[in-house]
Amino acid sequence: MENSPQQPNWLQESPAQPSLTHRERALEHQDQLTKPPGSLGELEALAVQLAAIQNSHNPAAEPAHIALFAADHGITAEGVSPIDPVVTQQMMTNFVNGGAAISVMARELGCELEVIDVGSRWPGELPQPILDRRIAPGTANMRREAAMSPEQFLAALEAGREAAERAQQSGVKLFIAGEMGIGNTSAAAALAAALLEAPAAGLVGPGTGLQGPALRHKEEVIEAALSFHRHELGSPGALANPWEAGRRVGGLEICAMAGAYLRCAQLGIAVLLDGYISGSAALLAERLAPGTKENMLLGHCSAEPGHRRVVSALGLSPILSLGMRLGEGSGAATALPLLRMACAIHNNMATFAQAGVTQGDNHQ
Ligand SMILES: Cc1cc2ncn([C@H]3O[C@H](COP(=O)(O)O)[C@@H](O)[C@H]3O)c2cc1C
Ligand SMILES: O=C(O)c1cccnc1
Repeated sequence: MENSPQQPNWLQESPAQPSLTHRERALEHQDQLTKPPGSLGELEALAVQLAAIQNSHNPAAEPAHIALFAADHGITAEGVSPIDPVVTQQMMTNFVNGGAAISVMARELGCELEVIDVGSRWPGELPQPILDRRIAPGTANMRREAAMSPEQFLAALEAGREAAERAQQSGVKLFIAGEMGIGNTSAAAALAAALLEAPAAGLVGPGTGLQGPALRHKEEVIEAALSFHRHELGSPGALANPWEAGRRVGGLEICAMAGAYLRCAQLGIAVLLDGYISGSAALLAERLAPGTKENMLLGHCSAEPGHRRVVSALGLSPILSLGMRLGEGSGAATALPLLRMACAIHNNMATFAQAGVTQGDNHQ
């Protein structure tokens, strides 16, 4: 980073790698359970993957924790979202009052939902129980300047680290990050385009619902923002550097999510990814600390078209594909019951020996 502040030590720690031993043992265990081998398909694979990530014989998707990061985006000044940015603040209230989709889902799942403001334009004191980690009243307009200073970028990563550590302290086994921020599909697309060195066209989508000329305008704004930063850096490739991409075209909540993903990977807490914004944050985390992706499962495939590109760059396949495009962590939360089911099966089914059932390959 230009005029970089000192990177804190935690950012230099490597992500923990899934245990090969536990993967092998979990695979062997699955084949001892009273079912034809492989007959529970992806449910088997999910339990095995969690066992490896958690370094455990007993994979667990509970307790799960949802940390929802909120922030505003300077790029909304360019007309990239059909929604008034004040909705970011209004939705924060809705989250804590229990009326938003993710609030209902969290209740249904019996999961804690923590709402963390890392940079909304809320004037004055925040209502309880929103956590106040405000770094700036929204990012700067990335079309004209860097979205964040280097210090703000590090502070956003730090807010994510804190959330991951709070989760660890309360014994969380599975971490979901949600987001709220009008304009954040633009930041997610710009960040993905910068990191993947790809044109904005395939990565910009409708977000909350742009179509036709308005969607083309969004694409042009993001392409112009990318050119501006590449030009400022003096080389087209320099924007693929995650330290530059994150702060120049990212969002405060997106960088906080990346910090949380990174810290979860270091701590061995499994991460369940959500949609496009989450995917873009995951790509940033992976580029900041290669290997972070090994700790991730993907809850769903968003209807936002760029999501597929981002998750295929991470080598992840979705548990669900329901045409959802909300964010907030809603796609991850929807996939959570299946992960719970996968773990319950792995941990509680009888083996052939326990149940006195003849194993297929013993038959002559
Ligand atoms: C009422 C409402 C609730 C939401 N919850 C999540 N989003 C989602 O839409 C926003 C991104 O879309 P864009 O880039 O087009 O502004 C983000 O806040 C995202 O979390 C919402 C959007 C709205 C309008
Ligand atoms: O995929 C997502 O996370 C998404 C898509 C559109 C709007 N907000 C979020």
